[in-house]
Amino acid sequence: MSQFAYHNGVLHAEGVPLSAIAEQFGTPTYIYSKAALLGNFAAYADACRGRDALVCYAMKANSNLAILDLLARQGAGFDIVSGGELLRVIAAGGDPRKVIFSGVGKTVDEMRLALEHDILCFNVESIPELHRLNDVAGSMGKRARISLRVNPNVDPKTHPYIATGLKANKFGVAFDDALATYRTAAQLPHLEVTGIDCHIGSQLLDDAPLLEALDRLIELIDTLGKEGIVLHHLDIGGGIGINYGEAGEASPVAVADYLGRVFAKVDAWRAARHHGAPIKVIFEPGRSIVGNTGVLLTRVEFLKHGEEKNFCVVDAAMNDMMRPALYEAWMDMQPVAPGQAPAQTYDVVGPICESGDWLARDRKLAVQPGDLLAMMQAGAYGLTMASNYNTRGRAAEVIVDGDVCHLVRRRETPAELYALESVIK
Ligand SMILES: Cc1ncc(COP(=O)(O)O)c(C=O)c1O
Ligand SMILES: N[C@@H](CCCC[NH3+])C(=O)O
Repeated sequence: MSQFAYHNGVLHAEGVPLSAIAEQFGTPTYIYSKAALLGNFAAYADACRGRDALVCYAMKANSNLAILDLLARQGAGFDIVSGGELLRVIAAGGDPRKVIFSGVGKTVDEMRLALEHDILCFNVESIPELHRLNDVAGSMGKRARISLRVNPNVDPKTHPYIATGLKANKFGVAFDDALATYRTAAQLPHLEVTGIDCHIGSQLLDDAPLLEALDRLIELIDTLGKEGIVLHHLDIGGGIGINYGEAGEASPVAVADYLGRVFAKVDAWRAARHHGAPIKVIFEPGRSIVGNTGVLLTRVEFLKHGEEKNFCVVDAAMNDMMRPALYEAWMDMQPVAPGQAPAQTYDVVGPICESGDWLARDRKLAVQPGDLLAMMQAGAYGLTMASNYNTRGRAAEVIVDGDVCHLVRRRETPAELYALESVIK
């Protein structure tokens, strides 16, 4: 259930009016609902109850420490893609033994850090990476647990920039090369082959491509088993999408239904063919945990009437939320307190010096300067993809819990943005 709703004509996050948050913390500000976050995680946790399963939240979607802490306390593991993300997990009190490390370019230092903290598994994406990890683990007198990220060549039917499991994508080991790559891995003395992994793409509304990918992984696990390479976990990745509110948009599959179908497939397979060790199922959801838990609150600076278009210039910009600029993503824009101003069609744009700096296009809005707007469903891939372009400090972040609003990241000041730099004497 959405925790963002109008009461007495004002948009609220749980029990707090967004206008009060603007007053106290300024704009632009990301606002998250604790209840929505816990509800989304519970959908995964409930579907996994009684199963050998682990939900590793893909923290690239939103890595605020307070969010990581809340999820860690619910038992979440984490899918990371950098040493920095691992340090965040640790800072937030997460358990490194529930961390899996994805990504095509892990450095020696990142491998060392992850081995020092004894993470659950490295999702290895290439043969050179296998050798590097073997060397690093050997130099530390350790064995690294690994899975191979296999590219099942399944079309996820999503935006090309967020499809990851096709032959043309940089990710994973080609399905046809997987067997040979596993044989190589199994021979490396400082690696322990424990699993298999894939992630075919993001913002998938239908689970059919995910289930097709699962079939391909199962086929490979059987083949490997015949060679004596026994796997202990199967990681199906993330990818379940959310509704962004665009007209005609299809509904995403319900998490409980999707997980139910995954477990049914795994059970049927094990009953029919698999007699080896039990297999743990891992999920790496990002957007479906945080996407609808957050909004980006912004204030209208000016209304500008151009020759062809009307512009609503706000104080948030592409540096705060780059999904529209990067993917032409459609994000819903709602007035915080719908007023009496005449409705007009606007492009909602930021102050950055780029024509690509837009947040919404051709929206009918009844706004005037000083009004507040909320970009809805902005909890995933918002602040984590933000930049300091145009020397703009990153937005503040708050979490609402009932009637209480907690500041969980303060706004960056301009001086902080150049504090790392120096002039040449
Ligand atoms: C390896 C990996 N796992 C998990 C995710 C999370 O994806 P989503 O936010 O679509 O659930 C991503 C991002 O697409 C990813 O690259
Ligand atoms: N950043 C993307 C999702 C990519 C996920 C990373 N593999 C988005 O906002 O939709």
